[in-house]
Amino acid sequence: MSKKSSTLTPVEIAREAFQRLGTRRIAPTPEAYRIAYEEIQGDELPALSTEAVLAGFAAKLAKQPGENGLLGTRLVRAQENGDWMEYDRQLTEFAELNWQSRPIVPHGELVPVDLERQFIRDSKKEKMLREVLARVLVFNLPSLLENAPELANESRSNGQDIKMAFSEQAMNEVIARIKQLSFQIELKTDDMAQQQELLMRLFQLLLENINGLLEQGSWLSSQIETVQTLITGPISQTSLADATKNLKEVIYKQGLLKNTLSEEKVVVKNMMLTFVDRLSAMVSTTDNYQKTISGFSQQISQAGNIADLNSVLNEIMRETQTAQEEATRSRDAMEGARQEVEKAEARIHALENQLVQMGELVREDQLTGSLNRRGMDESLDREITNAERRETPLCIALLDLDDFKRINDTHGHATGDEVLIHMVKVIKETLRKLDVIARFGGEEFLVLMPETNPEDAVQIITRVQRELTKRIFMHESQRLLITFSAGVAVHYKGESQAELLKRADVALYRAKNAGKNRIVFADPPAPDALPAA
Ligand SMILES: Nc1nc2c(ncn2[C@@H]2O[C@H](COP(=O)(O)OP(=O)(O)OP(=O)(O)O)[C@@H](O)[C@H]2O)c(=O)[nH]1
Repeated sequence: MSKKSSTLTPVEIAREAFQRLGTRRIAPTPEAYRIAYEEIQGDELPALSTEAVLAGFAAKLAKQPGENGLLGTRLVRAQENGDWMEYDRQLTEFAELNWQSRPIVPHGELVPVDLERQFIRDSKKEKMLREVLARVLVFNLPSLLENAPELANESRSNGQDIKMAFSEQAMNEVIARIKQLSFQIELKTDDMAQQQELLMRLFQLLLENINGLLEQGSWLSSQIETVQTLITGPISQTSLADATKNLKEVIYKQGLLKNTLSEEKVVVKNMMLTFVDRLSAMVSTTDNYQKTISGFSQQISQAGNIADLNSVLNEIMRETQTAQEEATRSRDAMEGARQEVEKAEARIHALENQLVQMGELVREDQLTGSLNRRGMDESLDREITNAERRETPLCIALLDLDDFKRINDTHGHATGDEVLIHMVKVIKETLRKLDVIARFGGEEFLVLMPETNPEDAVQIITRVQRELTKRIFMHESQRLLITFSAGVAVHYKGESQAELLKRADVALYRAKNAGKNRIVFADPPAPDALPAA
């Protein structure tokens, strides 16, 4: 409730005049202010010039504490200089800051300075929030809603509107629409997640069934296992690309082998047919021979003279020779067929072995010939189990090429590939037979050193480092120096594979930070990372 104008002090009338201009959304020009002031003051106000009123207002305001006082001083200065433009600017600024979401302060009381500052900060924050929200609605959200164009459009339109919603009603409308949009997005996301989960389950079921149909140890099983591992673990773009590349290569090579295998099987089949033909020919020859012989015995018993007997004997001799020749031919043919079958069998055996080896390719990195991530996981698991069972020390080293990006950028990606191949070759030739090397990712490698204590492990990796600087990599008659940094760690009883790798990785990070081309030994695991003894 405002007081009657006749009871108001000039300061109160001035304040009321400003508030009235604000409520009516009228720019606080000297003229508008004068009219508002007079309106409140009514007829009781003695005729005063506008300048005198404004000067009086400024002088009174300058005596106020805090922000108000500051404004008053600026107004006094503008009035004294006759700079009414500046006076107007100061008032407008003040009005804009105070009329936006101004706190309700009981009429006639002064706004505490702290509260005043708080409002200046709040209105700035509100502007920032409005801008951030608009950006999220116009740009970010639609890019996540590619599959729902109508929701993406609604998001953009809300973003545009929130920038322009200055009245309370407009703001309430936009907020209601944003709530509606968020509800619709929730429904859509739930739908998509459910569909994806169903598809994944269907795929898993399909794989399980195929695997069940295969013979144990079939070459296809290892490929199916790879895909199964992939869809149960976290799927990254790199792991998918790696698996696809490996599988494609293996399937292509296996396709070639399978063709050769079926050709060999046709050869064996033909051999068997020849064998059966010969056998039946021989059986029929001996059968004929039997019949002819029994015919001859009749002729012999009926022979009346020596001449008849002689001709029968000559017949017998001829028949016997034919039967013998036929038998020899059949025996030779059968022997030949048997040998062919044996050879074909050996070839089939070799081809089947190759197929099994192809399955192993799924564990191998195609570029460098070291183990890939899957092979590494299996080997590390096996070595940890062995080390714990035999109570022998197991060390690992994580190696990361130094400044490899620069090699790629300067000499091309193909040269980068050659460098990786060279590095693995040198490492393989420098390590002992029982050590294993695996590609951990891009230009990072893991070396497993079973039955090796920490001092020896560091020495082995130092030897690899020296060997790599000795065996210079040449590119277009240019010598490229290749170095790496390494983190070495020894396995602690009960420590998980992931924990061990993490410690080696931290040590590698320290080696990089300390200037690269060096080896750092990992700290022991935190006590809570190991199972209680
Ligand atoms: N040629 C080639 N490059 C690869 C391969 N895998 C990863 N890279 C590249 O390896 C580079 C790794 O760069 P960064 O992670 O910055 O490492 P860096 O340059 O060795 O730097 P530091 O590790 O700090 O010494 C990237 O440019 C990758 O593109 C690959 O198979 N072949």
